[in-house]
Amino acid sequence: MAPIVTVDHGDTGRVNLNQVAPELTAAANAVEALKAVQEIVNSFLSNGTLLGQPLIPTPERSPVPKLEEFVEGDVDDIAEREQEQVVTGDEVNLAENVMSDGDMNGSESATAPTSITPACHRDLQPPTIEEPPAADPKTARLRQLSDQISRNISLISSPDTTDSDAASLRVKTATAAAELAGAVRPPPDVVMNLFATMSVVSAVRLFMHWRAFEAIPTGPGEQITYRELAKRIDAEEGLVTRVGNMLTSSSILSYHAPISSSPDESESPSISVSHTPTSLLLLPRSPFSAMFSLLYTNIVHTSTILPDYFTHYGRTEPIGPAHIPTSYLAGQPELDYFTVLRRDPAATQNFMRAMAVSHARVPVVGMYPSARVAEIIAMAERQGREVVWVDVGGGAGHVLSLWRKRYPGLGRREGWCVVQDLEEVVKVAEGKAKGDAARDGVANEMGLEGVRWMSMDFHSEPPVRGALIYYLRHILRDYSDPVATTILRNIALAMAGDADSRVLIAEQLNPDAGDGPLPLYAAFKDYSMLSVGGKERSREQFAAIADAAGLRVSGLYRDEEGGTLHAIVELALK
Ligand SMILES: C[S@@+](CC[C@H](N)C(=O)[O-])C[C@H]1O[C@@H](n2cnc3c(N)ncnc32)[C@H](O)[C@@H]1O
Repeated sequence: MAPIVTVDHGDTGRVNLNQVAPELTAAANAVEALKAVQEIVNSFLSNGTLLGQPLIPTPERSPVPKLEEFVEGDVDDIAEREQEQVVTGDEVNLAENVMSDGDMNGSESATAPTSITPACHRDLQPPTIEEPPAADPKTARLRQLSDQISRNISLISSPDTTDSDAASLRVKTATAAAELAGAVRPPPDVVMNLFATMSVVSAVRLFMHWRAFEAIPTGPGEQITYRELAKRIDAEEGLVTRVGNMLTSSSILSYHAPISSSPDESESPSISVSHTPTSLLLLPRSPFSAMFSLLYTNIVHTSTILPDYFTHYGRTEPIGPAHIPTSYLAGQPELDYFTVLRRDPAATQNFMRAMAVSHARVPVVGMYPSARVAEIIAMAERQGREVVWVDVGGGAGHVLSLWRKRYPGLGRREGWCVVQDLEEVVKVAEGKAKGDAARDGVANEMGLEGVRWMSMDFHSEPPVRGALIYYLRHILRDYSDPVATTILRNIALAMAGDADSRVLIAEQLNPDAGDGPLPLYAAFKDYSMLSVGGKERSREQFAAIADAAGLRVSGLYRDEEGGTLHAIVELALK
């Protein structure tokens, strides 16, 4: 599939990853894929069946003929004629119907007469025009998804759609297409897809390890033959071609047909490949390549010890912080995730780079109502508060900076905003913020002037007392229920007796138990947290840990605009 987003490589010919706009390129590619899905779906809707039912009943196919209604021949004849239809492609492909039946063997639909009327029968009966029967819920859902995808694709390409609306529409379209593809894909294909996905992951891993992505030129229109690529990474051409095939077939790299390179044709022609917007995201400096390495360890590598881990500890959710799958994998089960990580400087650096992916893809401000923030600032002023907003586990203050830029009133008084984190993190962050401010005013650019930096360990002590907001972004998801409850209990201690004080938890919000299956992306995020002893939670699950910590859910603010599962869960004292 040709990339539909062009990348400006700049004068130096080096890729500027900031210009690659990760979500846009990925989403744009998804839209291309969706167009293909759309065609398949349209053809299913007009020709095919699902679960033995025609998706769009036509006068020719409905009503379903009874066996005894056939005027000529016996069942074998009919079966033979149906077979002929498959072979000749006569109007309806029965093989397709068998595959879409939800039955791995397809045995029932292969032998029993289906809703498809043989040609001989159609010839004898004039078509009757009937009202199409009401669609069953599954078919209705497919139509709804298909309509939604068509509508979104038109809107995305409309000149009236803003960039941010288009980005959000792409996310929604990709989610709908994934659900649709999951419902129409024949079961054997679903399983085959798993095999293919495993192989793609393995091939990406090899290309990253061999630094093969870096060896492919990134200039506009530039390609490289597998022969030349093999030379650059000191490998055999045949091997590189086979690994590369996984990447071109999955549209991660672009394929270019071989052309003879030597005039005397002494060398056989070699296939060429070039970068796509997706493969550019796998170059070493990209946060996505860092995230790939991180998840390769946490999901793929860890999966090799998971059976053993659960045999050893029992088949229960890891409690942590220690004795979690990743520390078990590292051979240091008595340590927690971050301690294991800190012992490996390269892995720590990789982790920090990877975090940029979640920062870029997850909304920060916008979900919590501006009127609420204005009310908090006014209340702080009225009540003469010394502390207003505490970012618990706030790292370098990068998230607080976004809030302060959107709501400058939060920085009206010195010390109103506090960042608390582990001592070593605070030292570096505070030093950097103050050093930058003294040197070139960068702290002003980040909007962090007047911020108080305080060290703490949220597992064992409360944050600073007296704040109106205790903000925890991407903290509780790192921990099991008992550990997360302890963190909240410590915060409740700091809020004691303060009816105006609130906790804001900014995280993924899974649908509640009765709301259907988790979207795949949300499920994967939760599953990936299992290896570090953490979890993503639903409203019910947040309410349960809040309750255990002496708090209650006082508000829920979803990412309506972006359409992601992210939300802010607001808690107050019970
Ligand atoms: C996943 S990061 C989230 C950072 C930030 N809130 C964000 O959304 O980008 C977790 C943060 O918690 C901090 N942290 C980890 N253990 C901690 C502890 N015991 N006490 C305080 N902070 C801790 C880490 O240093 C890190 O800054």
